[in-house]
Amino acid sequence: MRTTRQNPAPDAVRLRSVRKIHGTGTGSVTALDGVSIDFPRGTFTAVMGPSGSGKSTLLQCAAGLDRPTEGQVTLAGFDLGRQSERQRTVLRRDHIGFVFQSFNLVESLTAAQNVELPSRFAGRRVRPEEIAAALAAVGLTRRAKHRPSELSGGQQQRVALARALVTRPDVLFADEPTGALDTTTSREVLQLLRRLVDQEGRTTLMVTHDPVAAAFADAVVLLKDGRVADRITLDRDPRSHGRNASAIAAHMAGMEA
Ligand SMILES: Nc1ncnc2c1ncn2[C@@H]1O[C@H](COP(=O)(O)OP(=O)(O)OP(=O)(O)O)[C@@H](O)[C@H]1O
Repeated sequence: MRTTRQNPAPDAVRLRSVRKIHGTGTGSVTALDGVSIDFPRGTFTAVMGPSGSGKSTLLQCAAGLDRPTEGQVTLAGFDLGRQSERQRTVLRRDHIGFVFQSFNLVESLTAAQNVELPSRFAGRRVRPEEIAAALAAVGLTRRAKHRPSELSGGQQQRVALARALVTRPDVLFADEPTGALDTTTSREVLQLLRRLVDQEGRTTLMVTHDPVAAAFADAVVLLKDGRVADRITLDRDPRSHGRNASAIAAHMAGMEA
């Protein structure tokens, strides 16, 4: 099945007046309350905010994994509200990659088989050289035949990243990708995400609680009570990393005060 792009926009992801209400009646929760925001192609954006501010909901709606209650989401030029369920499935398969805090690897399969699995399920053939290229991009060529139990946490997350990237998606969504990793391993994964943006132009949206992780991005979007409270553009000079992290931490502290 093919889907038609309505709008070859410069933004990889665009949200307009997006509201998301979880549940109904007295138990309902407004997770997103009129969010309008653009994520330009080839940029790395960190989404931050206090617990419950709507970060994961934003990512889920932006990736077409959840439907907003109101408003418009455009992903890679497709207006998601105009897509049938089947078209959205194809769009997710062909245009997005997702990594989570938990690596979600199948223990009985090798790294290469884990990279191949979702495409196989989705009925999309990936060639062995594409799998090899995805593993090479995350520095795991020599671990292709290893099973998850034979890999470190950082290596397992890199397999998950290779799995998300094997289809060369327009947008990579990462929800707390370093949440289960130690400081050194986190840094390796974040440097890898940064390199994928710089060298391959991979648009990346990452939810994180960690100002040091967010400092790897080009911009930080701060959510509060389901609204965009602030957007900070970061100086990409590597010498500014520590200063960026401190500035982000100060913004977060200000929001939570
Ligand atoms: N499926 C759901 N049903 C009901 N309420 C939900 C659901 N998912 C999220 N919520 C609520 O929506 C609000 C936003 O949740 P969300 O998970 O997007 O926040 P978050 O900023 O990612 O939080 P955290 O940092 O704690 O992971 C919260 O109040 C949450 O309890």
